[in-house]
Amino acid sequence: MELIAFIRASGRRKLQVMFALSLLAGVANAALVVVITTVAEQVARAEHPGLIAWAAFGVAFLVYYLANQFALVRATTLIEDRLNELRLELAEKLRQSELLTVDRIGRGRLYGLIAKETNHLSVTFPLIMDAIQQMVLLAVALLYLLYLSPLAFLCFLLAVVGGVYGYKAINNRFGRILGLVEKLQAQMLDAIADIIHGSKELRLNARRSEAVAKAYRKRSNVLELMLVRTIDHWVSLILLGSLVTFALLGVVAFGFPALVSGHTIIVFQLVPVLLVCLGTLTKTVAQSPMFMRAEFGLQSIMAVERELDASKGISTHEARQHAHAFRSFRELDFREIGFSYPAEQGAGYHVGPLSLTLSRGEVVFLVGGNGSGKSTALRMMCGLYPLASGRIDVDGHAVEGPAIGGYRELFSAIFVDFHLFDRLYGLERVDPDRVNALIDEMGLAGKVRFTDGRFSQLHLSTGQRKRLALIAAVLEDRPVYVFDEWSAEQDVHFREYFYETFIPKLKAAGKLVIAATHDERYWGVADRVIKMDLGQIEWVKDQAGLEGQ
Ligand SMILES: Nc1ncnc2c1ncn2[C@@H]1O[C@H](COP(=O)(O)OP(=O)(O)OP(=O)(O)O)[C@@H](O)[C@H]1O
Repeated sequence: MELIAFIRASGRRKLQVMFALSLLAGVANAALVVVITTVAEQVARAEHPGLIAWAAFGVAFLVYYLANQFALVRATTLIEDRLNELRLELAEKLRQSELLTVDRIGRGRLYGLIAKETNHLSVTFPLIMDAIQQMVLLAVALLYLLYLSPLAFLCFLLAVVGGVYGYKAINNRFGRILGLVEKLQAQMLDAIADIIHGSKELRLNARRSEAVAKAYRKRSNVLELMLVRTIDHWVSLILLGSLVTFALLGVVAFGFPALVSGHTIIVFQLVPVLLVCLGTLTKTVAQSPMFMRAEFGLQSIMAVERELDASKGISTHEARQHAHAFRSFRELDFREIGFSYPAEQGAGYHVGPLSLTLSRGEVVFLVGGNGSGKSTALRMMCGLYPLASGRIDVDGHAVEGPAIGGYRELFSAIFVDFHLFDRLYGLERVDPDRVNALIDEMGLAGKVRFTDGRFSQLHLSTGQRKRLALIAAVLEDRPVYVFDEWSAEQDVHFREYFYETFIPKLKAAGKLVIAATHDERYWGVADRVIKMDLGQIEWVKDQAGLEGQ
């Protein structure tokens, strides 16, 4: 069981202390039951409980209270600690995994597992600790029951065997439903993302909005159905517990005094002890769906963790180590590089083989129709996609294995689906005056300021956000700049600034610039223009004219 393995990883010593406290609480709880039932029997015989009984009750209660409190507080601390480790571990693996792995797992599933399932685990663990205490209490109460009446003990065991059969039958259906619930919840998160991210599109088009709502409702209703079935399972378990409890109590209360000799007075002790035994069992059984869900959630988290492990990327440490070797490169040689998107249905899209040699201080434009493979080619060139064929050479040396991590450090890129951070992460020592001067240069003076290590706001137009991304790229000061249709949302002034001032400045500083563009007007800025079609290079033109087809 993943749950047990997960808890065990907390460390032996801590667990021993926690279990010792739980055992103590369980034993004290059982002692309370013994004291109370003994007193009940005395009262039935018209005797009064003595000072010892009072003292035993007080001490047992104090021990129970303190041990329980310490055990639960410790359990919560321990588990929150483990869950925090798990969250950090997952975020770390996610950060270091390859781009395609994250796409494959899906954002909805990742959010669901990291946020929701870890939260569910956090709620469930104290219940598990409680269940352990209940089991200790049950063990002691059973011994006491055996001592009071072996026949009642036997009846209890028979009732439990019946209960186990019922429990198994109910649970068999449940495992499958849990799998479905997890999948449906991930789909729900994707559907709600459509409503949140597509808010403009939905407000402009009532029919579309209704259709999206219909799709969302459908998923939500199916999820509801499944959740109700999980509740159904829970209710069935509670009712099974009640059935077993009342059947057994009925037999003991009605049958024992009349049919079994010497059981007239002892019934006053048997009934409460049986109530305790059955109470602990039914409580644990009623909570078991929570444990199953926690187990299932943990299994899903571990499965994703294994998937991330299997596609383990390159650590930042390795990347930094390898980066030095490339820093002063002169030439990047892409030798018949190719990449295929995994086929969802039918054949996946293939880009390549592409062969190109690019040098420092060069400006290269990738042009071509929509879907011709420009963005994919840029990602391949940056080393973000694993090559299906070919290789990348830097100054005649092949980039292999973890060296690709160092190679990626050559690039500063603004992709079409870029993400803008509100801080200049990794550039903590940057001079704020320099950042603000760049903000002014980008025409954002009245809009954004860089203070206390962060941009004052990011609620800007797409073109303005792209200008902020450009500032971050400038500050990174990498040898290769990659722009994927950066100018698409810029006004005439900034488009001109980008092509006629910014790119020539980069060139003059010895940077290699690779840009995907649809701006035919500015092709003259590039040293070479490469036309792509259907994932292949159709032609290359340099300043002198046609170079190859
Ligand atoms: N994540 C993806 N999964 C599967 N296929 C993809 C994915 N992204 C792109 N493709 C496929 O790759 C092809 C090339 O896409 P790419 O984004 O490289 O084109 P592009 O030339 O940059 O287009 P545009 O000018 O529209 O930005 C697309 O036609 C699409 O079929």
